[in-house]
Amino acid sequence: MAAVQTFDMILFGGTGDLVMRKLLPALYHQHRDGQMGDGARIIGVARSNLSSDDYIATAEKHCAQYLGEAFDKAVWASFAQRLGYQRVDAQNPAHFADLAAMLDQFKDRIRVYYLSTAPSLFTATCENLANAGLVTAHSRVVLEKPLGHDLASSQAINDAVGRYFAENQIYRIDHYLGKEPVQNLLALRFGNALFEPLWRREWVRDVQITVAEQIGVETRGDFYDKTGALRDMVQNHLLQLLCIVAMEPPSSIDSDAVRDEKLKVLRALKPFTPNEVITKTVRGQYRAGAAAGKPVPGYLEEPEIPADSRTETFVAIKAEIDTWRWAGVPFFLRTGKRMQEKVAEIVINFRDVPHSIFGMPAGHGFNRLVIRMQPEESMKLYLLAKQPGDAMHLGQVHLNLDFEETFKTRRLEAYERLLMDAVRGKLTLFVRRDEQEAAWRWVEPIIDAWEQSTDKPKTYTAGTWGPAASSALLSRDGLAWHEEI
Ligand SMILES: NC(=O)C1=CN([C@@H]2O[C@H](COP(=O)(O)OP(=O)(O)OC[C@H]3O[C@@H](n4cnc5c(N)ncnc54)[C@H](OP(=O)(O)O)[C@@H]3O)[C@@H](O)[C@H]2O)C=CC1
Ligand SMILES: O=C1O[C@H](COP(=O)(O)O)[C@@H](O)[C@H](O)[C@H]1O
Repeated sequence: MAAVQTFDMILFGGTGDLVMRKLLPALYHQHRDGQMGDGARIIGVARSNLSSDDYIATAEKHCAQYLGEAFDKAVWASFAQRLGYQRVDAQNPAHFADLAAMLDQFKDRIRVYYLSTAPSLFTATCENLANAGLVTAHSRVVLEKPLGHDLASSQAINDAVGRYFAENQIYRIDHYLGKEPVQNLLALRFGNALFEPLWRREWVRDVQITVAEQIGVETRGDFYDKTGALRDMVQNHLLQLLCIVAMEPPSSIDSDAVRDEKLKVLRALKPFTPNEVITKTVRGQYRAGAAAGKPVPGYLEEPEIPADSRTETFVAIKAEIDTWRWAGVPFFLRTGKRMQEKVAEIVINFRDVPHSIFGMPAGHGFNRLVIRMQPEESMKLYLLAKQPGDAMHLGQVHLNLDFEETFKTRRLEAYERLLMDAVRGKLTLFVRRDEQEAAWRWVEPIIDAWEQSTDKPKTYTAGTWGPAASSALLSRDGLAWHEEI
C-alpha cells in the first residue's frame, strides 16, 4: 500500500502499557516497511516529567523487548528521529499551549490524537485540545476501549467528544476488527458466491465465537476488577465478530455501508429478560491452577484484587438474532482469562444432511467452517470423505487454508493497520457511535441481572475451558464447544 500522507500522531498515555507494548511496536513496523512519509512525527504525551531523550530511551527498551527478533538497531535509530515527548496533564489547560507550540509548526498536517488513557480523561482532553485551537479540519481522535462503563457513561463521553470532533473524525478502536482473518471473513462472505446460499438458518445449525486467553489479569488488576470480561471483551470484540458473521451484504465496502449493516445486527439481538440471563449466560472466575505447565494463583489472589471480588473472568452466552436470516440459530459466545489455550476463533456448524445413506449419526456437525484468528491465522472447512479401504467408511477431513503459508508476506498486527487507517481517514474498521451504544444496550440487562443476583460467579480451575456450566449451556441444545487445538 502507498505510504500515508505526512502526519503528526499524538499519543496521550504515551508512557503507558498499551503504547509501549502495542502502539509503538506497530508504528515501528510501519516505519520499517516504508509506510510513513518523511517528516511524520510521533509524540508521546503524559504527565511524567521526561525529556524527549528519556522518552526515546524508555520506548527503545520496551520496543526491543516486545519486538524481539524484529527489533533492529539501525531501523530503531531512524524511527527514533520521528519520536518526541511533551509533558501534558490532560486536565491542565495551560499544558496544551506547550503542545500547540510543538504542533503549530505544521498547521495543515493530518493530526491523529490517540487517547490511550483512562476514558475519564477523554472529555477534558478533547475540550483542552479544542480550546488550544488544536482541533483542525485535518484532525482525528482515536478512542481506546472500553468507552464508558455502561450505556449512560458511554453516551456522556460520546456527547462530550462530539462537541469538539465530528463523528467522521472519531475513530473508536476495536483491535479485533484490525485482525487479518476478520477481514478475510468479509472476503470469504462477500467475495465468493459459494457460501452465501448456505449462510442462513436453513443451513447453519449454530455459530460459536471463542476468544480464550491463557494469561490472567497480569498487571491490570485494578482496571480489570472494575471492568470484568463482559465489558472488557463481549461488549466490544465478541459482538463485533458476531456482527461480521451475521450482517447482511453491505452495498459497498464503504465505512457507513458496513457499519449500517453491523448496526442492524446489534439492534436485532434478542434482549434478555432477567430470567433468561440466568438460563442463557454463564459467568465464571478462575481459581488457582496451571498455565503452560506452571502453577498460577486464582483471581482472588492476584495483586489489587479484593478477596471478595465477584468480577467475572469468564463469560459464556447463548445469543439469538431476530431476523429472517438467523431466527432460531444460537450464537454461542465465550471468552475468558486463564483458559487452557490462547485461541480466538469463529466456528460455523452446518446442519446435517436430511438423511445419511452412510449411517452417520445425526447431530455431529460434520460440516464445519473454522476461522482462526489466534494462535495461527487459518480457515478450515470440515467435510466427510471416504476413508481408504474396501468398506464405505466415512471420516471427517478438512480443507485447510493456512494464510501464513499461502500468503508469504508479513502479517500486519491489528494495531498497524488501524493506526494507518486512522491516518488515511478510513473509518470502515472503526466503530460508529450508534453501533457502540446498541452493543451497550444489549449487554446492560446482563450486567443488571448479575449485579442484582446474590450468586457468585462459578469458579473454574485456571488452565481449563471454564466452568462446567459453560458446557451445559450447549449440551442443553445437544451441542458441544469446538475444542480442537
Ligand atoms: N493495556 C492494554 O493492553 C489495553 C489497554 N486498553 C485501554 O487503553 C487505555 C490505556 O491503557 P494502559 O496503557 O494499559 O494504561 P496505563 O495505566 O499503563 O497508562 C496510562 C497512561 O495515561 C497517562 N496519564 C494518566 N493520567 C494522565 C493525565 N491526567 N494526563 C495525561 N496523561 C495521563 C499515564 O502517564 P502519567 O502517569 O505519566 O501521566 C500513562 O501514560 C485504557 O483506557 C485501557 O482500558 C485497551 C485495550 C488493551
Ligand atoms: O482488549 C483487550 O484485548 C486483550 C486480548 O487481545 P488479543 O489481541 O491478545 O486477543 C485482552 O487481554 C484485554 O484484557 C482486553 O482489554
